[in-house]
Amino acid sequence: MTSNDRVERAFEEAKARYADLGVDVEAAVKRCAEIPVSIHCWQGDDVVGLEGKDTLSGGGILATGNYPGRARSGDELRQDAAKAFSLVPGTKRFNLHAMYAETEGKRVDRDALEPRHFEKWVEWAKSLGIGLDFNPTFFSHPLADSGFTLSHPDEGVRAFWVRHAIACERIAAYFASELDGVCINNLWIPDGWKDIPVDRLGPRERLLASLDEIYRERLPGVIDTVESKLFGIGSESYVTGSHEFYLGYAVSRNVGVCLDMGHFHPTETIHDKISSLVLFVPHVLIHMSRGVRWDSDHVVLFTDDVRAVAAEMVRLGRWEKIHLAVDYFDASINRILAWVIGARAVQKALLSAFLEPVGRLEELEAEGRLGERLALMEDVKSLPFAAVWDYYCLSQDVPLDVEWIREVEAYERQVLSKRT
Ligand SMILES: C[C@H](O)[C@H](O)[C@@H](O)C(=O)CO
Ligand SMILES: [Mn+2]
Repeated sequence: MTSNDRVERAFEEAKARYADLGVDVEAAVKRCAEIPVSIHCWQGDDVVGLEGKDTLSGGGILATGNYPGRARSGDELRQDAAKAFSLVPGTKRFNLHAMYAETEGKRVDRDALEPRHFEKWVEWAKSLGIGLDFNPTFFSHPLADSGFTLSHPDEGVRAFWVRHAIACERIAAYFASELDGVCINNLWIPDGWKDIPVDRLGPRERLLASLDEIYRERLPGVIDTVESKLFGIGSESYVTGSHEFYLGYAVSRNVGVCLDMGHFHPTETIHDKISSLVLFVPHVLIHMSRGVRWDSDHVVLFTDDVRAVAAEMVRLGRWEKIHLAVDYFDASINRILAWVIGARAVQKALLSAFLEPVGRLEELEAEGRLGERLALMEDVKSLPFAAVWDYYCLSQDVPLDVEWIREVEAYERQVLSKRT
């Protein structure tokens, strides 16, 4: 019996087990494959960008590790990302940052970026049939060295960053019009204080003014989201763009909110926030990440937290409003492995969420049979999910678990190890 036959046979048995609970497994697999997950470009080069630097600087974030093989150019990054994509089932998008502009060796400052500086990315996305998302870059720049950008007290510095963000709105609109009609443009700034500030209001007033200037004109196809953070490296005591600030801003200005799983208190989870947000803001972007102690950016795994977010998204079914992206950067391991571990974990979480017997659970809840609800939720965890996952990978033409690791090892030998 071939390995494919084994997968098919196990799948048929699993299908019957799930069918007993009213779950249509074929429909779950089909639906899972349709949900877009935006894969971040910055795992491929340790958040360095293409502006001629060789490290990430400032910005309240830090990529640690020096595993060999980092992508050093747009072409290398595209090659690596395409390899990673080939190992992940489902619908993929690619999430770019402004510092990945390609300016043919000429220095173009961030406030002068134009759509043409991203033409290669658009051609590449077209060749893969994927959409692009975007982020203005408010770090790794001399005008961000003070730790303040859109909330900077100096009017000239603040205006520079407002111009940068407006330039990025235009680039996002270009992605949307050239590709699949939408581009999520997510704004995250590092602004904050290492130690206890006296004036907590001033920076927030300035950020409010900056955002109003940036979003004065809303462009077709662009989904704007704002991303909060509890603290960053060097902004441990105060972050201008806190959750409360952006929540208020998003509700009052009709922009989207980005919830990054690593941006809250260490034990605080985000899945319970989504059903509240969808009632008040036009869009919710989830950054799937994994906080470890003070750090928020470890490779995503198939954890309870990730599964809870996926389950909530599937139960809500508001796909026009809720969007999924991954966000982490680990420079201490093979970067393709990092990309694929996280993206496959998200796919596993989505698939297991689509396999949940939601109808049955809802009935139990409505009938007040809460013990049975808890028992079924628990038992579902040990249904033959792996058989459906294998089938999903096979039907998407990507390698099965464990097999894909060998493909990355071969790529490392043939490509990454030659980068010195
Ligand atoms: C590089 C991204 O903009 C960044 O990861 C952001 O989304 C974030 O989460 C910062 O902590
Ligand atoms: Mn994030």
